[in-house]
Amino acid sequence: MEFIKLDMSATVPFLSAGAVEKLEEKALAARMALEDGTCKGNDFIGWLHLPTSISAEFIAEINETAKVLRENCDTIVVAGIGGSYLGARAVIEALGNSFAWLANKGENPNILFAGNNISEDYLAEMTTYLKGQKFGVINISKSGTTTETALAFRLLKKQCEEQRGKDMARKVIVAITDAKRGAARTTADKEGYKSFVIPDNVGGRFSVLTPVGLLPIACAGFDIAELVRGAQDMEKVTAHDVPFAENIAAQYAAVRNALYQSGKKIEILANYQPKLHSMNEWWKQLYGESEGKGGKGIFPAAVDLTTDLHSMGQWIQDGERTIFETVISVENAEHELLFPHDEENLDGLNFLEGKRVDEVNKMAELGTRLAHIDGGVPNIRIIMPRLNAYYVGQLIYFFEVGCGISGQLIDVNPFDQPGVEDYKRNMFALLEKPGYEEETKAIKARLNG
Ligand SMILES: O=P(O)(O)OC[C@H]1O[C@](O)(CO)[C@@H](O)[C@@H]1O
Repeated sequence: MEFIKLDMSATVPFLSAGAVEKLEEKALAARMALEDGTCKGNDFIGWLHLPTSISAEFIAEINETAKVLRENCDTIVVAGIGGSYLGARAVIEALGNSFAWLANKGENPNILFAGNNISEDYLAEMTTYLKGQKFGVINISKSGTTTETALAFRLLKKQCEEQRGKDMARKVIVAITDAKRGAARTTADKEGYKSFVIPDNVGGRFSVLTPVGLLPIACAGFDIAELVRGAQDMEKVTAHDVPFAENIAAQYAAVRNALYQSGKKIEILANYQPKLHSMNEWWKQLYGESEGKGGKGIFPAAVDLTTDLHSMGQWIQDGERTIFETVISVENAEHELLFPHDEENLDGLNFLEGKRVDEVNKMAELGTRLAHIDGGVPNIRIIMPRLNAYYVGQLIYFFEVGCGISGQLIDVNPFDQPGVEDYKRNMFALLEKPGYEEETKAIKARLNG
């Protein structure tokens, strides 16, 4: 069994002696507080033992539901926002063929995402596209009341029923929501949709290994048992009784906090595989919503490399020295493509002839790492043997535990998100939602000076 590895050696020159060691005890205590449920936000730590609690029967039930959707749909729209879509998107893109949506030969349905914005153009273009499609919908919302998702679902439900008939719509609409509360639950029960429950004690951004992520991933044709197996194995090697020297989640939490305390306020997650773009987005929510509160928190930023070396590279190399970089480094490519010979050699690249493209990518990665270190950017490497379901499962769980520990080191409750309510309050007041009369009056007065 191989594991993803953590290389923190290129943070050492940037930290005072013993800075990480000083946090070792605290990181292990934070890991223990997750275990014994004494941490802040302890009513939301159901994700901690989630992987090892997933049974073969549960995976079979998800695969069975996915089969119904796959057999009856050429397109599946996943309606959800934040933790109710980012994890599924991250895994589907990481494991998929970058051009599957263009070359689709009908083996797998196309997976589209909605309910993550309120753009009229986006929704109009999507509903127009869906007119020709045998589509189904997975409606995902823990609260069951999120405006973006509810709005998209109302449109999609109506279109699906009109296009495919009520009976078929009932077959190809699935709800993933709270067991009892919220409009998504009420609708699912009333219409008789197949539904899955998001456990009360698992917050949205930690929910990718619940049906929230597993069902869309299975619908896309990927092996969720392997994904879960990877997470289960990572659960074991990041457990509360694993010593610091072997516990990469505790190490990651400690080193990023040591860097934060030394003035590095921004963490840039970088990848050298465009397929990991949405993994960056998932990670940004995980760490941003968990740690950014009370005037504190490492700002999670992300880049795709080498792409963004030609846009953000200058800043990273030479801008304000308040950043550190965490690179997801994939050791082995899934395909083999050799650099071809060119008789004329007009581009002068014959010196690369016969080399694998991945070797060139690796040299770009190493060269960039050294340049950034020379430029004053501490570097953490997360090394994945390959980009497959098993290691993606490991990566997800590694980041989740790292986050649960790290938030405690920053001394915030990593499992709430009170700040996201403020925009909603203003939006509802501006839209004159019933029940918001006072807020509407106040916001209008404010806008009218
Ligand atoms: O699943 P829900 O309840 O629709 O919430 C979606 C997202 O919105 C938030 O609650 C923030 O408003 C996130 O924490 C969550 O992932």
